[in-house]
Amino acid sequence: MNTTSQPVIVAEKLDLTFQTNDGPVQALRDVNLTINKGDFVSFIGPSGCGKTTFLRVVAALEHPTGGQISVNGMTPDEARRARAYGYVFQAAGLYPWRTIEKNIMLPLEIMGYSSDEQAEHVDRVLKMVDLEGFGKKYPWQLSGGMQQRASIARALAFDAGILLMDEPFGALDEIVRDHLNEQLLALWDRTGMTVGFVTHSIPEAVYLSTRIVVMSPRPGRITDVIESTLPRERPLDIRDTPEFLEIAHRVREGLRAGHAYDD
Ligand SMILES: Nc1ncnc2c1ncn2[C@@H]1O[C@H](COP(=O)(O)OP(=O)(O)OP(=O)(O)O)[C@@H](O)[C@H]1O
Repeated sequence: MNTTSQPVIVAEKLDLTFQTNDGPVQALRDVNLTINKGDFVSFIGPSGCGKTTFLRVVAALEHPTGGQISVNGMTPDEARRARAYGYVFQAAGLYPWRTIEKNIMLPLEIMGYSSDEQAEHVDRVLKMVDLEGFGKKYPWQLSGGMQQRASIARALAFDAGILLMDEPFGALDEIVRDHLNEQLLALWDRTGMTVGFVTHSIPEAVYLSTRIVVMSPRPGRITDVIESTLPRERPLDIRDTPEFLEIAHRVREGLRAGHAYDD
């Protein structure tokens, strides 16, 4: 195990209740979680269990109604200003009227990077996601998987150490998804980034993660945190090994237990 763990995201007794017309909705209750530098943490659970809300709290897009959260030792708002993380949404969200490189440049333009710096960053991140040579294309000229890689490149463009990904591959077919999972893992391994990843897929969570956070709804809470025993090097066929299936089984049990608890 990592003996020099450095906490990057620390949530303590985190609560978030939305006030809605139908009354309060407790999206997160008593969430305690520490994500260390270099961790790949997946959040899995049924619809409405607060996975997206948790990522949005980390990204200062929502504010907790109770408890504490820090990101790189700062409040989420400070971390946002310090550009501590990139965020990848479920849909690639690329502007259709901008080329891929212009899409990637957008946050850099806003942050006042010089054109040389912008070009340098774009070249580097396009290489990282295997899209060299596609910078001048428009999003519609790329496949769904390539578009999602371009949106990952955009999230990586300003060298944030944390990547928050909300079901980035949910809309893609299985073969493309497998390929992107492999590429993402290689990227994580090369860069030492810290990743928070929301998914509905048990195999995806087990394949990618160093830790899997199982959540259950009404109110959204953590029901299990599973440390992966898989090696860092993970060919796709690791998914057929007994060790992999064992972890997947535990995730499934955790999801089931969370449901039973609610009924
Ligand atoms: N802005 C909001 N206002 C009111 N309720 C909200 C808001 N955002 C989320 N919720 C509610 O909070 C709960 C958690 O939602 P959240 O989107 O985090 O779940 P999720 O686990 O990501 O679900 P999914 O897998 O469907 O994306 C749900 O009951 C949702 O309806």
